[in-house]
Amino acid sequence: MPETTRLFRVKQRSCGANSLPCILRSSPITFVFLQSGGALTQGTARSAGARVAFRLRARAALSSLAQPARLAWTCAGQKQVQFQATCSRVGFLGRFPSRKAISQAARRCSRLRMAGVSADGQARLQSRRERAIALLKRLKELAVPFWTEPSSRNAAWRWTLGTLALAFVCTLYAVSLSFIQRFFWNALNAKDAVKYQKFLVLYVAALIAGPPFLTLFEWMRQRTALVWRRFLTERLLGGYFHDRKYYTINILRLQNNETVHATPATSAGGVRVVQDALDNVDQRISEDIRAFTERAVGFGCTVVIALFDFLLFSVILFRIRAQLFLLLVLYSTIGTAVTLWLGGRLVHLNFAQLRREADFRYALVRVRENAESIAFYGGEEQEQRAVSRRFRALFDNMIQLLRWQRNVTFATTWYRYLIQVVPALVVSRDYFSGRIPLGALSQAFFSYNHVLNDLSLVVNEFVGLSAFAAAVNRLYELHCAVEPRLLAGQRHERDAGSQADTEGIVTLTGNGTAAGVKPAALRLEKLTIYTPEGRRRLVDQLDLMLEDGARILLMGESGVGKSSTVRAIAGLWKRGSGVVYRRPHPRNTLFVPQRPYLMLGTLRENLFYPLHGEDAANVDEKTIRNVLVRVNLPDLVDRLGGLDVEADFAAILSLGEQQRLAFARLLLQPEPVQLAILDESTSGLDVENERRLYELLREMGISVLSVGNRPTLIRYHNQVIRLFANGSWQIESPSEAVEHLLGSSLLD
Ligand SMILES: Nc1ncnc2c1ncn2[C@@H]1O[C@H](COP(=O)(O)OP(=O)(O)OP(=O)(O)O)[C@@H](O)[C@H]1O
Repeated sequence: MPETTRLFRVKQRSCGANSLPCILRSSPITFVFLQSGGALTQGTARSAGARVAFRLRARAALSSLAQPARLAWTCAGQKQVQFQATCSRVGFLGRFPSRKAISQAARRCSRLRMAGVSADGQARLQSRRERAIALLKRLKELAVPFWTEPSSRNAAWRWTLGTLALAFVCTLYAVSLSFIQRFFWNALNAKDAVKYQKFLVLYVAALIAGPPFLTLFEWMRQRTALVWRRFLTERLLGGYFHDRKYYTINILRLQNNETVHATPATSAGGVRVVQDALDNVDQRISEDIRAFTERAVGFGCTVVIALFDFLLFSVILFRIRAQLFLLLVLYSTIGTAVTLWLGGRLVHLNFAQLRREADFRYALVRVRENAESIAFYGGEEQEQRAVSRRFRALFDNMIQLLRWQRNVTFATTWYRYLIQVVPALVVSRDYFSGRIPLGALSQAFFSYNHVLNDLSLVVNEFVGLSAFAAAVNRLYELHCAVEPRLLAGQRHERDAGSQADTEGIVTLTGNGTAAGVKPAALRLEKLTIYTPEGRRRLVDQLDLMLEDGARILLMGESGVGKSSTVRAIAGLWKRGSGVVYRRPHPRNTLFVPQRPYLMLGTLRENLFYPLHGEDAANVDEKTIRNVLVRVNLPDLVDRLGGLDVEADFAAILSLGEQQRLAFARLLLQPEPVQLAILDESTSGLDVENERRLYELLREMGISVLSVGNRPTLIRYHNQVIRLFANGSWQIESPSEAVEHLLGSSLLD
């Protein structure tokens, strides 16, 4: 059953057999009754015969229930989420859905299907009102901090008030123009040449004086959006890199602060697998924030101007012809309601479009990043198919989007055009009867159009507003994933020296942790590790003590959990229990993965990574060259054209060279490394280079925990811990580990 399936608690008494027929009537649905994490019974009701058979089975299963069961049901394929979402709303009532609720759910499901709404996470079936309220709440949560947080408050108010002041000036300018035009036309009508000249000069002066304000306003609007974008980007980036959220989101696909559905394994860490994992964070940070801030400022200004404009011009229009004003209010209310009704789908479609565009781009980025592997495999056809598939998804959604935009535009264009004849019909009569002069007629037209535009804000901007709403939803998801506890003054484990996690595996680091604990570089106490989603227990109650200067090797079959143990020691994986004591301060501990990370930058920056560029710049070249000689990369600097030349080193260095470079990092850290945790860090090296590097570690007295299965590694370690597939483990001496290897190869 898919992770995303929504589950509902069903009490035996409330799940009467008479509920079943109506579920079964509502088109093919797969539904599952679950108890204690296992499927009790399940079936797909397609044909009438199947429905009857399932009904009987389900009835029998339900009648034997002693405890509450959970019921999940889904429509086939991509319609799944939509229907579940419907169900979740029903489930929210906290009881088994009624006959009416289920048939409503089925109807909504098929309506959505017809509208082409896909399974993208947004397809939550709420009422329009609920959706609108939720959207406003999200908008508020995203927007308000810009004006309230001390770091941005001053700049935010300065730019906002400046923009508003200019918006006001621009509106006043439009009003003045309308009066100048009015007097100008009146003079023309009265054939008063002197007055005409006077107003012509005034008109030209106004036309010269106005545009700089309009330009300044436009500039200020964009500057405000940019300042806001910087604030939001820094804030979300801060959250993204805080507490390794980037890892949690991208690798573990977990979201903190949410609770697990209670299966025995998953309850350990108090976190839940994200139902619809956060996609394309990069796009949300780079693109969605830009779109959000620009549109928000744009709409904000439009609303404020419309408000000023409306106040000023409605007075003018009301004075010329009150009925015209009232007619406009009525017309625009109806127009807005129709547009909202017609355009409801656009928000979902825009949301899906953003996601699919990002998916498509990501597929292309992956091809770029893995060009060599793909070329070796000759996987072009497969890759092209995969990329094209994503493009097709984007294309299909875009077709739906364009279709709905077209429908909305039909309505909005008619709306704008049809109403234009009204002032001609109403006010021209006054003009012909001599009740108003020509200037007043012209001003009535002018004011009429202004008021019409102000009242038609939603109609005119609807297509853009729906895209804006999609950006708000996407950003809000990111905000929720990275923001919790961000500003609570928590410090990163690296800085803290010592920190205990309240849930799952506890990691204690630094000297502060030595109290009451026998001194050792690394100590694991009853460490039990689960995979992130909590389904598999990889390691059970592992005890390990790595004395200062000692070296331990972690061995075991592929997939038993060796790297996962390293992840738990590093504090990346928390699910499970037990304690990890790492005595050296995080600054004196280095983790070296199998494929070292090489940043886009200079060789110097890469050699000192993760140290800051300026600190690295102070180390003289001779020292660096000496270190490179020690790790057997004597000619690297010359070969790459110098220490300060930028390159994509991950693409141009062999795996073995990258691994030696990682060891050079170990020697170049400003704080001496006391504990090195090496995850197959010499797998790309020949035996001689491997020996050389391990000798270096021994000479420097660094405590080492290595992960690897290469027999050559055993001799560099004092002890071997062997992990087994069932989570158990055993300690072996190096000679026992060799015997173990010999034994298994003899058996082969
Ligand atoms: N992010 C993840 N989410 C879920 N399961 C994972 C994740 N990462 C690893 N696993 C699973 O955890 C198990 C242990 O993985 P691990 O990388 O620790 O194995 P290993 O012993 O280091 O294997 P190898 O020697 O092949 O590198 C594997 O079955 C793997 O599929």
